[in-house]
Amino acid sequence: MGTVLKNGTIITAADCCQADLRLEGETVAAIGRGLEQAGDRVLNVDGCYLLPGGIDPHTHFDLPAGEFSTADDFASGTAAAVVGGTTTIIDFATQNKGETLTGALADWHAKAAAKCCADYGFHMAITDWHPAVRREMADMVASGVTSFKLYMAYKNVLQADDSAIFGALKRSREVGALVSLHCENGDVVAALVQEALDQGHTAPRYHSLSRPAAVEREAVSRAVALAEMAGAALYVVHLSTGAGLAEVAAARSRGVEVYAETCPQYLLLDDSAYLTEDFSGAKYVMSPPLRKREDQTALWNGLRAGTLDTVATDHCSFNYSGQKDRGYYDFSKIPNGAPGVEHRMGLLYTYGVLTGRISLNQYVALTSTNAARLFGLFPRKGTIAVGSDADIVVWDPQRSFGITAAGQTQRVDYTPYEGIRQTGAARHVFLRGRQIVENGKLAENDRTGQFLRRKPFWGRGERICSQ
Ligand SMILES: NC(=O)NCCC(=O)O
Ligand SMILES: [Zn+2]
Ligand SMILES: [Zn+2]
Repeated sequence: MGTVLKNGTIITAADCCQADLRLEGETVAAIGRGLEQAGDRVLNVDGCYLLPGGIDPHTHFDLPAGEFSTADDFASGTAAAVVGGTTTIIDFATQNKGETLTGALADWHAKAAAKCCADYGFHMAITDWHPAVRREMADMVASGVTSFKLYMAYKNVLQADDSAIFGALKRSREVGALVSLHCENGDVVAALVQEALDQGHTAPRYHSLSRPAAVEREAVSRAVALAEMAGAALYVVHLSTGAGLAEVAAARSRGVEVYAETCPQYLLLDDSAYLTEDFSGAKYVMSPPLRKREDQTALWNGLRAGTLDTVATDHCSFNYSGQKDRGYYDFSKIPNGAPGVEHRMGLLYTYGVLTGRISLNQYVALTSTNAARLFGLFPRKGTIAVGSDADIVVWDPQRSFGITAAGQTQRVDYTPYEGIRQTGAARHVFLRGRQIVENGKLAENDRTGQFLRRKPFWGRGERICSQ
């Protein structure tokens, strides 16, 4: 017994075709016409697109931040993801200082097990580099964790120095992994934060002012140079500036294997959000901060040109009340991050596809296929093909609504996109053949998301073809 999705338009990164889909068990069984078999459930999806389930390769669920953790855990975060059309997330397991990578991975498995509505994988964030960690990188890859992240920012907390980054990049080549970097010069940020506080500046806008665009540009340039010297590939997370993007483009033209991600907040919101008299700018305190309109234009151009490979969210939610307000008297104590996993697919569709900035095929590439290729999930995930996981989003291009905190599934008391209109939304969502969203509503208590052991990354041989 299977499910036939009839009369939809299938969109992949490469194609667009009108055909039916038959899902059987956990995979796509057939694509074509006249696919029904006795006992099949037939769903008419006339007027809808059939998209491969979205992949958000950058979330932080259940992330500890001092005396509390992020507002969303794996249960609420993945519920929000699937409602928005994202069926796979890759979260950051994070090593504490003095901890092994194996220990950190076990912690993150415990946080996620039996709670997830979406399938999930982990990157491993290295915060304490030493020879044993170098050895353990191979164990991570053997456990299906085939990507690592190091932070060039968050001095004295998460920040890695250049020798650690260089060491991890070199090791990534040996073990078959991709290293991603948070590119901000943490030393300069720390100095500028201190300078602001010394002058008595405590408001949220000083978060943004202490992280000028050059902080990102310098770090991207250094990251690229380190990757070049290590002979390794590199993935730049949450790129926010035109200047940073220019560094990526220049590196690529020199032949460096560098990939880059941006997020909806950097495409759609700008630093005027910090200019409020009240404390509400804290809702947008994230690192890197929101930028200028010119940066948005550059990033959209980068998406269209293929210089940017993925659109992730960096979903890292803190309630405005009770969490963000810990920094009411000192912007440097505002927990960094913002929610977004629920709205990524809708925002990129509305402001990317419907405005003509990117094609439907590019939309699929940026929200699903490229992440699947880079992070060892393709072709199981990231496309619609016979034998691929039946992670299918029935996308209704007509549904339109204003995004509100009150109407969201994310378990956080605000959204940075309050009042912004979304046109196009997930009507039905299938995860490995099971319907988990029906008419926009989450199937209650369906927590069948599985851990994904991802394939190693060997670089250019598997290079994505951006559209
Ligand atoms: N982005 C942010 O402000 N918080 C989450 C951690 C990170 O990715 O830097
Ligand atoms: Zn980061
Ligand atoms: Zn992040």
